[in-house]
Amino acid sequence: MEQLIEAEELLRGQAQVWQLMFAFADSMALKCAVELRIANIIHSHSTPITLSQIASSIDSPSHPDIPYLTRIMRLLLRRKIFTADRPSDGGGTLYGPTHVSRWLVHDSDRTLAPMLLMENHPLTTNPWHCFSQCVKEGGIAFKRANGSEIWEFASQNPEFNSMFNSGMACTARVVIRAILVGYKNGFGCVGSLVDVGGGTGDLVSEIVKSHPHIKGINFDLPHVVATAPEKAIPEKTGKVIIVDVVLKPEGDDLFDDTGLVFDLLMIAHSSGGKERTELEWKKLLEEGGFPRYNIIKIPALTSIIEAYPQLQN
Ligand SMILES: C[S@@+](CC[C@H](N)C(=O)[O-])C[C@H]1O[C@@H](n2cnc3c(N)ncnc32)[C@H](O)[C@@H]1O
Repeated sequence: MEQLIEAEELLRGQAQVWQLMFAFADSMALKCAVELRIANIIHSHSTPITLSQIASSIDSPSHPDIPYLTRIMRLLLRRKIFTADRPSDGGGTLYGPTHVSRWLVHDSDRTLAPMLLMENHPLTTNPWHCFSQCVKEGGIAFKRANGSEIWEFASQNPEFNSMFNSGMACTARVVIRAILVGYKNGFGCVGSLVDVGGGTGDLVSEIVKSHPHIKGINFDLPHVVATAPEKAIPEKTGKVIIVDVVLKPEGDDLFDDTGLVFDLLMIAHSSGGKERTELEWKKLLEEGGFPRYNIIKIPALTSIIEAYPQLQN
């Protein structure tokens, strides 16, 4: 009996390794769907559509390869990205939208399509191949893979810069909704707001739109924005508002798993960046002269951390 259980467990272990080994295949199938704008095509119809309708709407110089498309759609159906209706009259499968595919529609307010294309680009996936070297010898994964650190690389590669900024801007637009819902009262006492590393400024501009009393400043590198004003926090009323992941390595909330992946993303792309547990945030804030903080959960991957400076006597 024990031997049978052991054999069963081993088989499960093997199946899990196969799944993990090819976890990237999900990303690549999604990337294909986003590049072909399949979610746009399906969402532009009021009822589910056939594969040939999808194929005929794909922007391609030649007729799309139907067997390839069928196989890619088959995996996406299994991952529940789209729905499939199989008509009883024996007609072809009809493909419909889901709440997942909504996030893959280009040019929509709620889209992760530009982020997906950015995170799956070889320039951003190559550094992930350098992790073992980084463990053994340290260093910056992005630099090992691409020759320079990410911000320098972006400043010299307009195409990468634009792809990166579009990815960031679409996530900022998603996060801002969660911030405006979950942090309604947090901006009342804020007179001016500086978004440090604010990318193309989408976040601060949305906050200012819904809180017109705030003077908003977007602070980023010259190739991302043209101005770089100074940051100052009034001692009594000022606060730093951090929108970032608070890691819960054992947590089972909706985004806890992705939080850990984001920490590895920091190894892959940043130069020393990391995601932090609450304890690590506390330590960092204390060292930076912000001994008081609140963590506010919002409906997003990130939380809001309000940090207050040490009051001088
Ligand atoms: C991960 S992106 C985040 C963008 C934006 N906050 C968002 O969430 O969409 C980090 C940003 O920090 C900017 N950045 C990096 N180093 C910086 C520096 N020394 N001064 C100002 N901005 C910097 C980058 O150009 C980039 O736009």
